[in-house]
Amino acid sequence: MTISAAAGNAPRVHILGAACALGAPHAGSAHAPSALRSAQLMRSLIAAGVDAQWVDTLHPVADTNDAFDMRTRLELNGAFARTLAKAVAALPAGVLPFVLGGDHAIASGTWRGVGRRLGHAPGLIWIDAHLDSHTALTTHSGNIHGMPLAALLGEGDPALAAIAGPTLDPQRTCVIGARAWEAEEHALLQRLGVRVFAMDEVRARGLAAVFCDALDIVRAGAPGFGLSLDLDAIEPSTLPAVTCPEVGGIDPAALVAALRHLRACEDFVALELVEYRPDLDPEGDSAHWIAAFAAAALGPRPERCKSAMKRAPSLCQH
Ligand SMILES: NC(=[NH2+])NCCC[C@H](N)C(=O)O
Repeated sequence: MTISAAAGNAPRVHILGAACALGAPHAGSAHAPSALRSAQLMRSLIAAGVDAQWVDTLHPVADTNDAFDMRTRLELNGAFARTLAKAVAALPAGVLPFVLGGDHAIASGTWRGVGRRLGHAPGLIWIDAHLDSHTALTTHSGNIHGMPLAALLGEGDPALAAIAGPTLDPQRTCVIGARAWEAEEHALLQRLGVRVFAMDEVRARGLAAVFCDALDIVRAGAPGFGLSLDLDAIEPSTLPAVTCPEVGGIDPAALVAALRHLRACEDFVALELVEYRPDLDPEGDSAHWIAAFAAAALGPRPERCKSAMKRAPSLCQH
């Protein structure tokens, strides 16, 4: 389906569905791409003036992680991530990939693919209730969706960590909204020097100020950054349809406001959104927020921002 709005200078957004929940303890998020495609997401993107095309939806070879041992889980998730990385890398130059999971394990493919497009590692804002920075040796749950950030940073089993493409630079990587982690993954990010804006700090300073700092981190040093949004970062009383809800999350309206600043960033190169569970969203309330996040981030760049607003100054007045 190609959707063309009278989009003026809108970026051309290419949507890739990643219908894989092999990293999660529940298969529900595998159905997110098909549910969102037929829900209000595409209509909201049109209304926001986004020139978007749904390119493809990728499926894994297996559709359950039941009864697989760790080696098999790593190989199956790694195989899917490799396919996804290749698909992202193969999108035409100049388009903005929007990858819709699936669970967060898919990220180990998405951002290697984005790095292959750029020719170097992208900066990355990782919005999440969790740190997703375990390896197969430190995981408590055994779930691969608790590992992708470590893998992208080059840590852990090669099935996930050695997917073709540049390894993330910890100095240009940050996490926003974390409030539930195990000691080993926190220690790993500390050792690597990844900045974690935990939920306490978001509450104390406000999301806008934290987001501004995050932009400074990921935009330093090299051109090109992306954003990976795990929906469990949001307060679950307003966005409950996720696999691993954690109380005390980000206010979704504040997130919409922050994401709108991405429109002013010419170096914003890719968006990923993961962990939506349509089976937990009978009224479509969570899907409504997803559409609002996507439209906020991907809407047309304001004319006045063409070159002058490299720093999104309205966000950075703290
Ligand atoms: N993508 C996610 N929802 N990750 C949750 C991870 C939770 C926990 N730290 C684990 O490793 O199992």
